[in-house]
Amino acid sequence: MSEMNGRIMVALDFPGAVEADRCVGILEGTGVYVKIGMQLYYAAGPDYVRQLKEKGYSIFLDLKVHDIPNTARGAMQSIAGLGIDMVNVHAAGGRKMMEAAREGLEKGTPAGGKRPLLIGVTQLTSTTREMMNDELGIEGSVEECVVRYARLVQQAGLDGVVASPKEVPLIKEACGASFLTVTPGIRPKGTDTGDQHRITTPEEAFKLGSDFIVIGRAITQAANPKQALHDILEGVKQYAN
Ligand SMILES: O=c1ccn([C@@H]2O[C@H](COP(=O)(O)O)[C@@H](O)[C@H]2O)c(=O)[nH]1
Repeated sequence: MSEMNGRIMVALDFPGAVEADRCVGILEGTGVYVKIGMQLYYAAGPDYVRQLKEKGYSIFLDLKVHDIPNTARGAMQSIAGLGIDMVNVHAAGGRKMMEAAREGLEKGTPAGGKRPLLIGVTQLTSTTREMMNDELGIEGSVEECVVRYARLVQQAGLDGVVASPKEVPLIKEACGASFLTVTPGIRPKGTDTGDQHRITTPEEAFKLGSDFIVIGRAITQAANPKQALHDILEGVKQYAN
């Protein structure tokens, strides 16, 4: 098994545990990370997270917390008790919210346990410059905004950011090589772009320096998900250290 497998996060975007379990069946023994987002978490809840943890999976709980500092702190304290490995907040919630989230995570981590990695979402990979400027009223390029948010995330003491792989070189330049980059918006050649805009292939993402890549539909909605996963794992092997 390549060490790269642990840097691939498969997004289990399913309506419930039964559907998710079918996919988990093909991940067994591959060493990939799993990502549980809002759709599955709101349907299957913390029990499903614990089940996957018991099966030995590393879990990124992608709930993108964005609230007042006190609520973000409490949410993270509860989440820490699930024993997950990574969780995130929206950087747009601001520095105080992110600091509170980190404090909550630290407080909720059982004594002697390891605090889950805390990651800040910069601009969603479905966002374009036009949307950002015209709808959200944020001026400048997406890259400028992503780097500004990444610096803020780092100042708040978080471990890294979610961004497009295209922005990884700029983030690493601004925040240093050890500041983590978790990158969705991954589309192997020939797969549908769907609602994503700032995309690369899995190979390009690692070439650009991504620490983790997040892949959902290119695997989960493929005609043959097992083969799709196999092809991706084979394609990125060359980036192992
Ligand atoms: O900016 C972001 C943040 C999170 N996501 C999540 O990643 C996966 C991507 O799924 P695909 O099917 O590969 O597009 C999905 O769960 C999103 O919620 C993101 O895409 N962009």
